[in-house]
Amino acid sequence: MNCSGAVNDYIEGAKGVACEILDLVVEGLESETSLHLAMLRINYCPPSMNKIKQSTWDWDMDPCATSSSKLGNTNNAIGFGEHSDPQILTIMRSNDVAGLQATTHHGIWFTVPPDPPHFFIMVFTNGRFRSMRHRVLTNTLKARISMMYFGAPQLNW
Ligand SMILES: O=C(O)CCC(=O)C(=O)O
Ligand SMILES: [Fe+2]
Repeated sequence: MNCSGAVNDYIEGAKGVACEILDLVVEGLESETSLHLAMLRINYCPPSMNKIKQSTWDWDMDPCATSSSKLGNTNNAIGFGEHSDPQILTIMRSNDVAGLQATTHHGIWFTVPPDPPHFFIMVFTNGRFRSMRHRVLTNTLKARISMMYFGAPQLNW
């Protein structure tokens, strides 16, 4: 299969998952909408030799960081700054390089361990579920590659 065929297959699969999740969300909110817009983005976060620590993350104190995910995650440079995704739903898949962190509503950061065969899904709806802030710290040895499928409902929802 060529690259565009593989990407299209991936988009179709992600769309199916996104529609099922969105159906469950709107059922819970007693509202109605469907997936209207979607975007696939591939992020490449190159290894960084930046010596300036841009965050004070202590990988040794991180209960979610495995020994392999700590490898090379020492400089704490920011690869992708803190933000919330604007769409309602994100389906993420990455290679095995750690770096993604999310914060609880109390401002406590935690690492999302990289798990290549699995997907990490974030669902947001204004007000009812609060959108999760997240960021990516760079690795000094390896590039982090992630594939993000963003799904949005109709704008007037
Ligand atoms: O690379 C990641 O794991 C996260 C990237 C991200 O948050 C985004 O593309 O919105
Ligand atoms: Fe994001």
